[in-house]
Amino acid sequence: MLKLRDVKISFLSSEGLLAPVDSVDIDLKEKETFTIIGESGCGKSLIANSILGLLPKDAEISGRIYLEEEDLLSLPEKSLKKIRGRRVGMVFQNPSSSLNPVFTMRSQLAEIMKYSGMSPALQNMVDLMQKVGINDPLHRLAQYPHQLSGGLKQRFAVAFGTASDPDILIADEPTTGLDITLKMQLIDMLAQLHSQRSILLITHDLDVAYTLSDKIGVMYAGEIVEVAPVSSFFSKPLHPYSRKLIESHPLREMKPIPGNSPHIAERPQGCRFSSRCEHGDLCCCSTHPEMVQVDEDRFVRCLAYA
Ligand SMILES: Nc1ncnc2c1ncn2[C@@H]1O[C@H](COP(=O)(O)OP(=O)(O)OP(=O)(O)O)[C@@H](O)[C@H]1O
Ligand code: NI
Repeated sequence: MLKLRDVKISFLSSEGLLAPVDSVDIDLKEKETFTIIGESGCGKSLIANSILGLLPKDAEISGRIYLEEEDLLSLPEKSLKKIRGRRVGMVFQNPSSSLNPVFTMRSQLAEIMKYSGMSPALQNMVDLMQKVGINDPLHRLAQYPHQLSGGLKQRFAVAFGTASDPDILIADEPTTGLDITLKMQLIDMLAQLHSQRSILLITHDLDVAYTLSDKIGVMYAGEIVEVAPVSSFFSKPLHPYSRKLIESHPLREMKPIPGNSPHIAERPQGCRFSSRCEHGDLCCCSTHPEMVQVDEDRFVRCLAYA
């Protein structure tokens, strides 16, 4: 349904051309939830934003992003606009920054519905509010963003992303900043959406990933290092980084991963995780591992499996 092939995103900086996202391949199938997990700064949001052509202006992108047979990277802005919201919806990482402070929620939602080719009739809005669990919709629609709690803003963000009933939803950290009750409610809501459409979910919350995903893609320093179905991933993670990520969970050993991920300008020539990996040998520092298939639907980028 949605296929990313060899996607590379780079920026020109004083240190030269830096690529926070490097040769990323992702396959999102119909009615499947594919979740990207990984530390802050590994490139998750850049990937999410690249799909709908919403990268910063100074970003360069190469590779191919197929929606069905169409390569979105080769489409003019006019055609992308038709896809945005209608076929692919987006829930942005920071709802406050994507809401306009001077308009009521109703006028912002109306704008999005019109843009997506839907009638902004009040009843349609109220139905949508119900789907995302916003109580007292007439009151909430009349409010401005600053009058809403974080949880409500997050719900509105999901309402905006799903207003036109898109086939694909991209949700970037939809549960960040929510308390545990709201987080559980949002997870329930996403789980309901999940049965009807494909979701590309981005989170660094392993509980969210475990609950909602069909497949997990682990990112480290701009690369996907493991792809696996959710159950086999959590029962038997293959990449040393995945194992450490799971061990760092509070309900497991709560062991933080020692060290930091390498700065973009100082990535090692070999495996990018080599400096933090206790299993690495000399080869790991000099040979960059390719993604290898180790089982029908399991892929890992580690020389131990090459
Ligand atoms: N406009 C930009 N100019 C230059 N570099 C950028 C720009 N935007 C992002 N980057 C670089 O890309 C890296 C990845 O950013 P991205 O927002 O995709 O990370 P992330 O994985 O979503 O992190 P988080 O979990 O904190 O949201 C950042 O560490 C930053 O160095
Ligand atoms: Ni992000």
